[in-house]
Amino acid sequence: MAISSSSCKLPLVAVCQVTSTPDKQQNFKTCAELVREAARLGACLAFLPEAFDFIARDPAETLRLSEPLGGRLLEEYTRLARECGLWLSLGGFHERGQDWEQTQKIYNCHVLLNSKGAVVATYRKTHLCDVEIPGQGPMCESNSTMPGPSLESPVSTPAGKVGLAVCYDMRFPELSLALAQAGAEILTYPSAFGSVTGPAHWEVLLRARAIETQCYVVAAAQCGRHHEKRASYGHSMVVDPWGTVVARCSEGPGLCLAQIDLSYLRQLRQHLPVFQHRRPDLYGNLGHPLS
Ligand SMILES: O=C(O)CNC(=O)[C@H](CS)NC(=O)CCC(=O)C(=O)O
Repeated sequence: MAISSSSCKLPLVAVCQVTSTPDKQQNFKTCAELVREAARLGACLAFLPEAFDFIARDPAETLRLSEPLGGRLLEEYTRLARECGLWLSLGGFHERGQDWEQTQKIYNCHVLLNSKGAVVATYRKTHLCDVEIPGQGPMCESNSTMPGPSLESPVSTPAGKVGLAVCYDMRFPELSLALAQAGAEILTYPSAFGSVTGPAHWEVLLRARAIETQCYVVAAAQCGRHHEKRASYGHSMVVDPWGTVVARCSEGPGLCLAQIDLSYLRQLRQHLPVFQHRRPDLYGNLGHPLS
């Protein structure tokens, strides 16, 4: 592979694609192998999909398998990040929050760990996927999950400023706009996308979010069959701020890598200054300040 001298210095990110099952230990093993491979290949930040911890058969099992942020599974990931010396986007952890005792419901929590394994940010999915798509089986995330209360300010990482979201959130451009206006350079949508909406919407939505925010978009996805009742679309990818798909995973579990070029991003934003052309006088400031 030819790498020019200037691109050698660009940070490399890894996008991991897995098929989670209800077996948490096995899922951890699979994810850990991919993260170690990402580190060997020189990535500074690895992205895992929504439900990297497990995909259960029903809401009761989801609740039973869930853990608090201070639980054993996150401890294992802390050690993994430290051992590999890279940052980890854990794209959707089934989290027993502070209010677990009262609500008996969880949060779909995107956790960002630094290379020392410390939790630097959490974002709890704000748009829950309660939909009935013919041919896909009903999804009612709110059976087990509470919506998060707020957006999270973009976080500085070795690859750029990362704005956190989860899966179904990608259908709400207001959120991506808010994160971009708050300084995001990389938007990330860890996902477990359905097999009917996937072929129709997945790539279009991700590329649209990249083009309109002029951010890199990183989407780590679940793929394949999780159990008798559920399968996911896969097609993990990285899109650059021009809308080009610069990396994609193949069909099964695995990873793909992309360089993040922030000087390209800045140049593009200068050439095509859409953020300066917005007309909040006509439609309001849709990207509300985060806090
Ligand atoms: O269930 C879990 O354990 C983890 N959560 C998910 O898989 C969520 C809720 S069911 N999936 C989605 O949001 C798919 C969205 C989608 O497919 C679309 O927007 O078309």
